[in-house]
Amino acid sequence: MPESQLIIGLMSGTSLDGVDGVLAAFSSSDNAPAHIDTVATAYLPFPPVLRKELMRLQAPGDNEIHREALVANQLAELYAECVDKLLSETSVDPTQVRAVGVHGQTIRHRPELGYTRQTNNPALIAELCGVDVIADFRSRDIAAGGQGAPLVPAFHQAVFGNSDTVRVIANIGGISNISVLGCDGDILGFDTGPGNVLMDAWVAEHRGVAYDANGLWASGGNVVYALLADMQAEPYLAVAPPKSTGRDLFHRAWLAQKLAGFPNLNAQDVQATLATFTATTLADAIAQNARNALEVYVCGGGAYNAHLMQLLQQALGERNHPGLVHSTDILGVSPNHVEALAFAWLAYRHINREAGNLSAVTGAKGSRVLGALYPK
Ligand SMILES: Nc1ncnc2c1ncn2[C@@H]1O[C@H](COP(=O)(O)OP(=O)(O)OP(=O)(O)O)[C@@H](O)[C@H]1O
Ligand SMILES: CC(=O)N[C@H]1[C@@H]2OC[C@@H](O2)[C@@H](O)[C@@H]1O[C@H](C)C(=O)O
Repeated sequence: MPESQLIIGLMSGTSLDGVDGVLAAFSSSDNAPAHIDTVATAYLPFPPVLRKELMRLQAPGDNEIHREALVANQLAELYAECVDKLLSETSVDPTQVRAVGVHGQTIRHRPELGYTRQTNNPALIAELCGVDVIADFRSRDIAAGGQGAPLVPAFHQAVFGNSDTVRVIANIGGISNISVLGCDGDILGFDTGPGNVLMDAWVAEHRGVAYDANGLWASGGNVVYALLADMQAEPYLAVAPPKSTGRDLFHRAWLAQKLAGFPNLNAQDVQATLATFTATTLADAIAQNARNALEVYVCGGGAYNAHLMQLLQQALGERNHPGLVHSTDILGVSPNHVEALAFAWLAYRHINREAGNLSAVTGAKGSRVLGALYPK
């Protein structure tokens, strides 16, 4: 009889939209890789005041330590609420949950300086929920000389890997990252550049909405090719992996700098250009690193942007790449749940004292058990 463990994964990513949670059952027998079942999912949007404060903390400002500590407590309360929701909807008692794996909220990511910060208060989550909490998954990889990101490629391999065909998993969240899963178990992965972060900022400014639903606004604009070329000249894009990025680089001021050379542009045309920028950076990364991948599976919120998915397919075609673009839905995991499930999986690895990083991806000196435990 395989032994089953219930683990919760919580992710709040660079889009700063809210918290995704999954309650997952991990069963394993005879040293076989764990089988994972999603038992329940939950999503809690950030209250506007919290989102605003998190946004403020993305850049240097006054009294940051104090503000960060207060935000960490508010976040922990929201994470605990997400745990409660998952448990009450499934009538599961906290004593039945082996652990909560929680990413926290990235407010700085500077691996080149030896640090990354995911603000959080895991001690408070443990106190509020009465469950073991595992947090701070990135620091150990950075301590070992790695980028601390992306961490999901090992999880992608565990759930989406296939020995018959090379697969690409492309996450389009705030930032985009790819995992190239070879048939022989070889894995490559890195952050390709912005996902939705710049498009979200621009549409919020000009249309007052959180995101361009289905890419409808972008699809009605005209791409400004000279602006696109300036964006594509961003040095990060030409850096060889291992590499990772975030709002530290791709922020509103980055966009302002690119736009400075193009006064009086139509706002909708800028949105069209940003959508094409996201699609082409992903397509370039796939064409250069996964030449023979026939299958490209997209997860993250960008998978719900039909226009962006179409642009990605088109950009692959323009690069003579054979890949067909699908959503991870057809592999049985909803695009919205992949990252939260990954943090449940990373917690499972921690519990079993198994490595969570892939040094071939992050550039760390070796495999490391990731995360810190806050016992209940
Ligand atoms: N229907 C939709 N149409 C267009 N865009 C959408 C749609 N649904 C979600 N999105 C986009 O997806 C984003 C959220 O994606 P997701 O939750 O994957 O990001 P994240 O987890 O914060 O990011 P990261 O992977 O960088 O940590 C939204 O901000 C929005 O831009
Ligand atoms: C520092 C940080 O929070 N990085 C995130 C971000 O969001 C997407 C991309 O950039 C990825 O590198 C990473 O998240 C996923 C979960 C990862 O580590 O694989």
